[in-house]
Amino acid sequence: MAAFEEMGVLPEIAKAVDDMDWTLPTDVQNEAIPMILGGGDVLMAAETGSGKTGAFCLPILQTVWENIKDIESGKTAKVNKDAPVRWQLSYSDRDSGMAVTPDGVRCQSRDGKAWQGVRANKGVTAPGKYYYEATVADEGLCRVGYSTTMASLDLGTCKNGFGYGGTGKKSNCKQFDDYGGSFGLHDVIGCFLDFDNMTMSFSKGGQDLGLAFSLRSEFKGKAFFPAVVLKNAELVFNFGDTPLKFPPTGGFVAICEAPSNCTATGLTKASDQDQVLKPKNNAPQAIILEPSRELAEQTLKQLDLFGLHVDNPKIRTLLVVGGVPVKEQIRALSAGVDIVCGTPGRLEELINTGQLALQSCRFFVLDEADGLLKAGHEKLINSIHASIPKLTPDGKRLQMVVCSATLHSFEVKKLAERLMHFPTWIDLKGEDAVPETVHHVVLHVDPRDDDLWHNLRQHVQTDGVHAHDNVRKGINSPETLSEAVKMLKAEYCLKAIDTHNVDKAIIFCRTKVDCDNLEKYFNLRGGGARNMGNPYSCVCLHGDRRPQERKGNLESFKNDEVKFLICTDVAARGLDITGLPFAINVTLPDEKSNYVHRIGRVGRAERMGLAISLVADVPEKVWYHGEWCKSRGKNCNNTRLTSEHGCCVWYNEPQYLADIEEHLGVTIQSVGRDLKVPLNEFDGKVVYGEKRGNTGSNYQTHVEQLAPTVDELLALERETQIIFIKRQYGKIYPWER
Ligand SMILES: Nc1ncnc2c1ncn2[C@@H]1O[C@H](COP(=O)(O)OP(=O)(O)OP(=O)(O)O)[C@@H](O)[C@H]1O
Repeated sequence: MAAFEEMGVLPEIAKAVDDMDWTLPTDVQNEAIPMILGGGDVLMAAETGSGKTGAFCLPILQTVWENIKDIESGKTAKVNKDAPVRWQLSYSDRDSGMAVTPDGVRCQSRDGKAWQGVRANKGVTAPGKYYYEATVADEGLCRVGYSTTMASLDLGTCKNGFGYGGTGKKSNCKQFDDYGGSFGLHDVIGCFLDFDNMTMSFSKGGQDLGLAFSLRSEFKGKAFFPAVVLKNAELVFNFGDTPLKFPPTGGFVAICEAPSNCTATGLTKASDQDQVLKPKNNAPQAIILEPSRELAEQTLKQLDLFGLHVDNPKIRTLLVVGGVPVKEQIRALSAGVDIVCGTPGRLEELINTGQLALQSCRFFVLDEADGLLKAGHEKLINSIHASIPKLTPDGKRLQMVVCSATLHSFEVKKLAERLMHFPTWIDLKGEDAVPETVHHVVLHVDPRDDDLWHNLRQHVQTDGVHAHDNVRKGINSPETLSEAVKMLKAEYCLKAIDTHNVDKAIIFCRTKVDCDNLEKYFNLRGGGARNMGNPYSCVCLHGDRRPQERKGNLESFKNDEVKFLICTDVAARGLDITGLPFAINVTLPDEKSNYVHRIGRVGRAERMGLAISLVADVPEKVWYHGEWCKSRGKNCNNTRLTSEHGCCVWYNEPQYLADIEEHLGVTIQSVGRDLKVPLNEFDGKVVYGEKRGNTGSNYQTHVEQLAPTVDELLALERETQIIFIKRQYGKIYPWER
């Protein structure tokens, strides 16, 4: 049996994996796939290129497919529509963050901030005395009692709701008064409604707690429904269908025994359960949130590849990203979608307009989670999470998967604590790390040492921050040196390409304008963009390029139609370009985790890669357009410093380098201007872009290294045999003496 099948992966998916030539799962897949298939929440903190995408796509695809099959085959509980409607919690009359199990007697909310409420599907009217029980199944905050259908689901906060809370307070109309003492895990709360005396009272563990509320005359003839509101808690109800723990006395009967003329129907219909079990067309079972369009496309492609042989039904996936007409996405949603993979903006739009429903979602994935948080999407993540029921209609818990090569931030840990359910960390290194397959070096750029920039016949167009400065050789002012750094970096970039015969590389610049300028310069030096033999053929990928252009550019780079992809950090994370051998950082990222992601575009799937970072030894003045910049950088020419209400800062690259080194706990090897990567460091036997091979010369040193250990083992074996012979035959041989 193939390795993936041994982990419980469907044969159809294992076949697709086989088609991709994946013979063995990677370490992170080995751990994550069974865990996700088993229903767990997972935080994956493995290195770049270690196969995290497959580690979550594969089990999610499988679970979603199995769930659809279960519904189709009737394995998941179905409602008999002709049966009398029994007492249970409502699927309709509840807050979206409140989950109700298929049997309708257990409810749960994992929202730790907002109260989430639910009412029963039926209520009672006068006359009579009624009783039901609620048992606390998981610690948290709760209030339980009765309300009319006019009441807020936040029980006890309006005039129509009456509750008794775990903190020992009764409440109606937001009036909280001491009552009955606190209660918690495993406590059974009895809820009494007496229409004869128009009163409500409660018991705890069978002990009557006395009168809680006298109902005002306005409630005469009104129907009251069992109701509860929770904050990160779980309760189980017994309306009397099963034996009550503390059967009531004094004329009270279990509420399910109320005669039909005293029974009111709530907002639940008998068909509700059916509707919820079978996801609505626009209610996907999984939502995968990605930080960039390209990454969302890539993940979706991976899902579709895994699903190639999965039929009856085919899993319907949808890409939800901006920059393309929303109509098509809406059409696809109404036709039916099982898994959605998208970026924050468009997802939010579709959720807010009700085009995308969250009620059937059972997987919520945050890929590149730290990147999503840094980009300011925490509010959206929280609101999507709050809107997804935490228990699916068939009783399965919402599963969250959070992953990145750089997950070790305080913000991620806080998010996990808040949103995830006892998550398992799959953290093979325990810290942000660079894979062994990535060789990364620094080339220092110092215009004081290298006067190449003095006499350049052609040079890169710089970003214009020194347009109003007096910069010229001979004046070693900070501005002149900064301008020189910009020129030198473009030259060093070309030199790195020539020295290492680079025929494919991803090149990171700090700004969009830097990308555009470098693209122009590459084409200038390479004989023009249309020159078929251009040794520096390139395309750009950054936020100012139209979505179609971005897509086309990435494709032409992947398909080897051009050699270089010049991009901002929009391409730093996740992009998977098979066998990419080289990466160049024209400028270090100011966000240190992005260094790991940028250089992680090479050295993936066990292939070797080299990343060269150009680091200026002198300060470089650069653009920094904050919120204060009205045009957000477009045609901005405010070259004053931010401290003077401008849009520029002095970039201190040695400091950024020190921060990155401290973060990774390594000193990054420096190379000289000849750009030769030291052989002793990387043993000179790797071919960048290729898998590490065995080397004959190494074999010889290997034998030499092992020889003393082999001798020692030989001596030990000899000794053991002698002891054995002595014991066996009691003889002493000459060689022993
Ligand atoms: N089991 C496997 N066997 C062979 N190749 C694999 C396996 N799993 C993944 N890969 C390949 O490894 C490459 C990297 O995988 P993936 O993009 O999932 O990495 P990642 O961990 O998400 O990286 P990043 O942190 O950069 O996003 C891909 O080309 C993928 O096809």
